[in-house]
Amino acid sequence: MRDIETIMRTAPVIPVLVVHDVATAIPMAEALVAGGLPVLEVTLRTDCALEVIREMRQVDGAIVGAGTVSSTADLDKALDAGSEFIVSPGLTDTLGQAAIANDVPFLPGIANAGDIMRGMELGLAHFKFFPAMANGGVPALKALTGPFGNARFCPTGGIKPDNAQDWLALDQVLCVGGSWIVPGGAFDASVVQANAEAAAKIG
Ligand SMILES: O=C(O)C(=O)C[C@H](O)[C@H](O)COP(=O)(O)O
Repeated sequence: MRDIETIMRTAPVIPVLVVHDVATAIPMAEALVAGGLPVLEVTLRTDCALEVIREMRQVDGAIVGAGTVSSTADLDKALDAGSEFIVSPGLTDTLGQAAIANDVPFLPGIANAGDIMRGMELGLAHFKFFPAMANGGVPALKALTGPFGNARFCPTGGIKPDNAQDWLALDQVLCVGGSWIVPGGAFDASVVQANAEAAAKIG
């Protein structure tokens, strides 16, 4: 199994996916992998998300994780569906301990110094800075990296093609997450692949 640092270093952008139609899962994953973004975060925001994870796992080259994992019940379901990594919007001791006990790469959301300290107490060093823009943007994360030089981050929330580079310029930022790669509305594989190709070149 890959560790979370390896997953974060695979591509500059992790597409955050909200998939409403299982039929689009395989062509969406294929378009993203072909575009150079193989690490896929499938949010548990839709009823079919677990089925989407199962489908996407069949795509060669895809590294498929679950996002919006906010309880141990979510974690169990996500692992059962074959998730290769877990992303949560925030960090609780209970969820952190369960992810560690399951030995699954885990990227919990943090928003402040106390969150990072709680994560470090659990032995974690890789975090999603969420919601990145609303939380103060690049200056806020830059300020947090001072006291926590060993922590590594994936900022997510409000990141777009025109500001992704600013985040990736920080040494402690290994990748960013964003939903812009797969726009809402009807799925169009050529649009998704073109967005992925552009995003894969950032950084
Ligand atoms: O669902 C989750 O688990 C989340 O944590 C939220 C997502 O990461 C953000 O909604 C992505 O942000 P945007 O790129 O601004 O759309």
